[in-house]
Amino acid sequence: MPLTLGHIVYANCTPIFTALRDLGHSPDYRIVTGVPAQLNRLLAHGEIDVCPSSSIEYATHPDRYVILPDLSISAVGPVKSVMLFSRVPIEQLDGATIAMTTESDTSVNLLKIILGLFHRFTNRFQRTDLPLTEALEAHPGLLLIGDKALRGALAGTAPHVYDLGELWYRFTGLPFVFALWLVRREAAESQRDKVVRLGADLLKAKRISYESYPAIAAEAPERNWIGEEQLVDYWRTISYDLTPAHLDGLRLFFRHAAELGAIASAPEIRLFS
Ligand SMILES: C=C(O[C@@H]1C=C(C(=O)O)C=C[C@H]1O)C(=O)O
Repeated sequence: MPLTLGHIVYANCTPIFTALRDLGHSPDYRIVTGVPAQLNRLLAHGEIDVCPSSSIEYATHPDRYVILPDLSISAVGPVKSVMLFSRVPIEQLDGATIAMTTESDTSVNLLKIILGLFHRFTNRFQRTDLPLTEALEAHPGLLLIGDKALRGALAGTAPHVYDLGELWYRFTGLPFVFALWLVRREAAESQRDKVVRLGADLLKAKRISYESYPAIAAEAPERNWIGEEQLVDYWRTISYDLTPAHLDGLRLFFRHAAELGAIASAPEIRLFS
């Protein structure tokens, strides 16, 4: 039985999944695509085994998962694809109702931490699937992630645009871990050899992709709307590592999320080994 992998359908996942495919071990994996919030649900319900999942999903169900080491989707400063679009400067958003994408589980909590704890604002939040222009007619601010955030920033239609990776870094001086590679604990036990092999394949794929961004961009579908150079630039902005500094940032995020009541408590970080 092959392991079932979740594949986030965003440009940030293209390098590692392209390199993984090129390793030629595809028969070992069955791939299910979706946006992060959908894939988090599938993982929580045992319908997929491994997934680059919203980091908050680990803290929501820490007893269900282990984390593949040295892998993440993070930013050390700007991220370019987790963006607050606003009609007014951020300082004027106190008291406002802010719209947020339905695709995210982590970044919605990051936004609440930045506004509620760092700026000490009081806001209401409302999920929406409205496109950027319509959402900003109904609400003063909108959070988008992934390709929709990249496209929104490129379009340049919102008067004020804030990069949440950059804001987190400005307030904390730490990396922000948006996604962790989570393995269902049950799969980690019952299909241990395959998970070991996958972990090794992903580290190899990460190393290869770091050295091959221009070649990967030349065949990536996203080049049609963002351009090859900007795609490479975006990938170089993202950090796919999970260093001790990343783990410090992750622990601080979990502590703040617990402070806001988004999770019961900040869990211990358990890596697969
Ligand atoms: C950097 C990003 O990180 C993402 C943000 C996620 C979230 O907010 O839940 C989940 C997975 C990542 O793909 C992005 O989507 O642009």
